Amino acid sequence: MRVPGIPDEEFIREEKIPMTKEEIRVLALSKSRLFVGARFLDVGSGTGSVTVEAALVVGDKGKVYAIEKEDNAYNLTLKNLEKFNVRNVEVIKGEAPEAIDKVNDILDAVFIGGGSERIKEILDRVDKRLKKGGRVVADAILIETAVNTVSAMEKLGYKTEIIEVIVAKGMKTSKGYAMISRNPVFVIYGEKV
Ligand SMILES: C[S@@+](CC[C@H](N)C(=O)[O-])C[C@H]1O[C@@H](n2cnc3c(N)ncnc32)[C@H](O)[C@@H]1O
Repeated sequence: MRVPGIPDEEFIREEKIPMTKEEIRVLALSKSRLFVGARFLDVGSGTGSVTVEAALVVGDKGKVYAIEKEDNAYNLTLKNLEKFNVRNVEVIKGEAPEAIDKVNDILDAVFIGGGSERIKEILDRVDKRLKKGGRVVADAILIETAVNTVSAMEKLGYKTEIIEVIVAKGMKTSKGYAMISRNPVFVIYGEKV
């Protein structure tokens, strides 16, 4: 098992495909309560950074499903899986919530990094595959997305929490480290009770 925290620079990236940043991945995957052997779904895999980190945590006895609707992001996810030599992942090309029906498994945890416009439908569909005690973690930039996500989780009866994460990363200058702020991100998590 490898604990999450691969530096962003180690992933193959494309300018137009946004990535869930390292510190948010660490937090989101920790709040997912992943374990060796777990079944995990990443909705909106983008670069594949969350998918790769989750796959390394769950190991060969576990399984990760990744759903991505855009061709270029789907291909980038595949490239990063190849780069990190990750084999326990099934990448599904399609749009959530419909593509979630292609996941033929019972899940321990889900990360939602894309699909905010249809978050309620996505959560309803995820709920059908999530184990009791399983967790859903979502990140959001917009206040509206965060509110919609937390209220949809509450409607499902989940035990829910929301945090806002503000990270500043040190940049080395000739005089010392200057802290450069990153955009604040909401992280919402819910546990199926
Ligand atoms: C913010 S990026 C996710 C970043 C990703 N977690 C990473 O670390 O690279 C959102 C991604 O979700 C995808 N997406 C958005 N809505 C989606 C949907 N309904 N179904 C599947 N993918 C979706 C987008 O194409 C985009 O690649």
